[in-house]
Amino acid sequence: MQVEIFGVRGCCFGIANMILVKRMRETLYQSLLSQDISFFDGETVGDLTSRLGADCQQVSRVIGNDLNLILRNALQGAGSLIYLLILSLPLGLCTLAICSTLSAIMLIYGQYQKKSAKLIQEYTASANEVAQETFSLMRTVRVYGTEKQELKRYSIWLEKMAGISLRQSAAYGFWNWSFNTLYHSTQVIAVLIGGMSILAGQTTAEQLTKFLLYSEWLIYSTWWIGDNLSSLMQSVGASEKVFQLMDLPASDQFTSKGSKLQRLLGCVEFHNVSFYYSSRPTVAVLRHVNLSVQPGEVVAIVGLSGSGKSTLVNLLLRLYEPTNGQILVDGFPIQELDVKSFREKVGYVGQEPRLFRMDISSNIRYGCTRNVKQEDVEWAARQAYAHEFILSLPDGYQTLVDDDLLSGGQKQRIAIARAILRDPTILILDEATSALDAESEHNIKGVLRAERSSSTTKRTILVIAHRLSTIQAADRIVVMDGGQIVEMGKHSELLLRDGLYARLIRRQADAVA
Ligand SMILES: Nc1ncnc2c1ncn2[C@@H]1O[C@H](COP(=O)(O)OP(=O)(O)OP(=O)(O)O)[C@@H](O)[C@H]1O
Repeated sequence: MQVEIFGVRGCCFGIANMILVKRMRETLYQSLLSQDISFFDGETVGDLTSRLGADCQQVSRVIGNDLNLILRNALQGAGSLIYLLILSLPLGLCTLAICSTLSAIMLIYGQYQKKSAKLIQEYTASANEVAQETFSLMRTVRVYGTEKQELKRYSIWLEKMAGISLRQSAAYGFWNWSFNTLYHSTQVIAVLIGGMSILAGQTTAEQLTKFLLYSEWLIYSTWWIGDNLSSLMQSVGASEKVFQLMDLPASDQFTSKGSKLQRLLGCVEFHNVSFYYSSRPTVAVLRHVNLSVQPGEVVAIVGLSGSGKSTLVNLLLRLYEPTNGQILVDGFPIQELDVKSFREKVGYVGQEPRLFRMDISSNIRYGCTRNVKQEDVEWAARQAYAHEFILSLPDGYQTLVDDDLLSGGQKQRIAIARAILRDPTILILDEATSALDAESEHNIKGVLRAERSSSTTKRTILVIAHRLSTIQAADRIVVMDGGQIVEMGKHSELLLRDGLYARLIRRQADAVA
C-alpha cells in the first residue's frame, strides 16, 4: 500500500516537475527574446544557453525532491517532538536543544551550499561558453592547431568547478560528522538522565525505551531536513540568475504601441544624430550626423573600417536608439512608429549573412508576413541571382541548409532574396568588406541594376559600399570618418574635391593594380 502511495506521489511530482521546467524555459526564452539588442552585447551565448538548460533543470529539483521530503520530515519531526515533551519535559528539552544546534549548523551549511551552487553555475556557463566558441570556430582552431590550447582553456573552468565540488564534499563531511556526534550525545544524555529518573522512580524503563526511539526519529528528521535543505539551497543559488533574467522588463519596442503607417514613401532623415554604445559609454561612435535621403534614392555610405557606417543603419533599423538627435521616416519620428509594421517595410542584408537550419525556401520566406506562393519565392531568388544555383542543389528549394553548406556569396544571395521578397520600401545592403569578395560586389551591383531598371518598384536604398562599381551606381555618396559625415555628393564631384573619398578611391585603384 505504502509502495503504491509512494509510486503515485512520485509520479505526480514527476509531472509537476516536467510542467515547471517547461514553463520556466518558455518564460525565460520569451523574456530573453524580448530584450533590447544592447542586452545581447553584454551577455554571452554560452551563458544564456546554460541558464536555459542546466539551471532551469536544477531549479525544478526544488519541487520534485526537496520540498516534498522537507515537508514530510518536518511533520514527522514535529510529531516526535510533541510526543517527547509529553513523555518527559527535561529529556524533551535536552533533545530540543541538540536539534536546535543541529538546525543552526544546517542553516550555515545551507547558506554555504547556496553560494557554492551559484559559483558552480557560473563556472559551468563559462565552460559552456568556451566549448561553444571553440566548436563554432573549429576551422580556425584546426588550421592554427590550437586544440591543446582550447582544451586547456576548457580545463581551467573544469578545475575551478572541481575545487568547489571538493570543498562541498568537505562541508558535507563536516555536516555528517556534526550529526553523528549530536545524535550520540542525545542517546548518552537520554541514558544518563533517563537512568537517574528511573532510579528515582520518576520514569519507567518502557518510557525511556520509547523516548530513545522517538528522539532517534526526531534527530533523523532534522538530519533529513538539513540534507534536503542544502540541496534546496543549491537550487535557490542556481535559480537566482534565472529569476533575474525572467524578471527583466521587455524592451520598450515590444511594449509601446506606435502609429502604423498605411504606406511608406521611403524618405529618411537623420537630424543631428549622435550615438554611444552602452558598453562603451565614453566613445562617440556617431557625432552630429545630418543626412536626408529622398524616396527612391540610392545612397552609398563609404568610409574607413570602424567609421560608424553599420551603426548608422543599425539606428535606422531601430536595433539601437540614438543617444541624441532624431531619425525621421516620411517626416515621423521613428520611435513614434509601430516598430513591427515599420520593419516589415524594411529589407536588410547584413555583411556576412547567416542562414537558419531549414530548407532554402523557408530561409527566403523567413519573416515575411505576406502570404507568398512558391512562385514569389522563385521570383525573389531570380532577382537575387540565386535561382540557378538553388536549382543545381540536390533538392532545389527544398534543400536543407545550415550555415556551413553554402559559400558566403551564396548565403548573401539568399539573404538578398529574403529582403526582396518582403517588397521593402527601404532596402539596406551591407556589402562584404573583403576586397577579394568579387562575388559580393557582383550580387549587390546586380540588385542595384535590377532596381534601377524596374518601373514597378521604387525603393530607397542605403548601401554600405566598399567597391568602386557599387559606389558609381549610387545617386549620392556619403563619406564617413570617425563617426561624422565628412563629404557628400556624386562620384565626380567628390573626386574633384580631392578629399577622403578621392584618397579611398586611389587606394582601391592601387590595390587592384
Ligand atoms: N555592439 C557594439 N558595442 C560596442 N561598440 C561597437 C559595437 N558595434 C560596433 N562598435 C564600435 O563602433 C565603431 C563603429 O563600428 P561600425 O561597425 O559602425 O563601423 P563600420 O564603419 O561599419 O565598419 P566596417 O566597415 O568595418 O563594417 C567601431 O569602433 C566599433 O568597434
